[in-house]
Amino acid sequence: MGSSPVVELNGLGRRFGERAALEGVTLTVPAGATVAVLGPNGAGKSTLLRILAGLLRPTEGVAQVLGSKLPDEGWAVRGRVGFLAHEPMLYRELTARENLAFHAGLFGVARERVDEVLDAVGLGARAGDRVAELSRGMTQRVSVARAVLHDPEVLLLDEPVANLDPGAAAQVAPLIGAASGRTRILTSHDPDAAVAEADLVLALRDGRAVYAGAAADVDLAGLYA
Ligand SMILES: Nc1ncnc2c1ncn2[C@@H]1O[C@H](COP(=O)(O)OP(=O)(O)OP(=O)(O)O)[C@@H](O)[C@H]1O
Repeated sequence: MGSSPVVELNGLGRRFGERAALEGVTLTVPAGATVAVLGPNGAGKSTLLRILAGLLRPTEGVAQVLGSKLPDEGWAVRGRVGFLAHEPMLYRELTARENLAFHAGLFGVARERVDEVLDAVGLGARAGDRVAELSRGMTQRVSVARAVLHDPEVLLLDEPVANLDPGAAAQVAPLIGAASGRTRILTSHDPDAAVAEADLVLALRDGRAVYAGAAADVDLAGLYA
């Protein structure tokens, strides 16, 4: 892989009918970098992550992850990307362990890894509970476990610490934090905290990038006004 970029966006856009949810976004993300995607409600953050996860087709421009063009070549990188979505993407009637076992099967991951990851997010004791019976923070922990189950190189994190208490946030940090060594694209509604842990910032407003560059130089004044 060398020093080739992990994520490359070039003039990326997505329309829903007349509405441009994302327009003309260009960004290059090197291996190991953290990108904070910021912007007010409806700015296009989740749309971008869903495109990068291969779940949504761009209507203009190019999105490449690990050298594969999305979504057409997404099959080649699916096992190398982890997605922590805004919605849990879990089967509520299955237990935490059953949910992860299902994904382990999809990704060709050893079954032992399921309990290892549930322990790592502090849910070992509740692994046999149905997701429907878990609190929101516990459900978020299962989602974190699911996102890192296959030890992905790239993490797409939509508000990763939403619903997590400070202890839980600290507990999942080795898995999804900067120390995980993974290339991370994260959204947040806590801009100061996100900028502090980011190398790059992509600030969106009405689907357009109003800033795309070094986190150290970002000025968020007016972004949420
Ligand atoms: N499936 C869809 N159909 C129609 N419009 C959509 C769809 N998904 C998103 N949009 C629109 O695209 C725009 C961007 O939405 P998106 O969810 O990406 O914003 P966001 O920045 O993640 O917002 P939030 O901070 O509220 O989560 C919004 O105007 C939204 O209504």
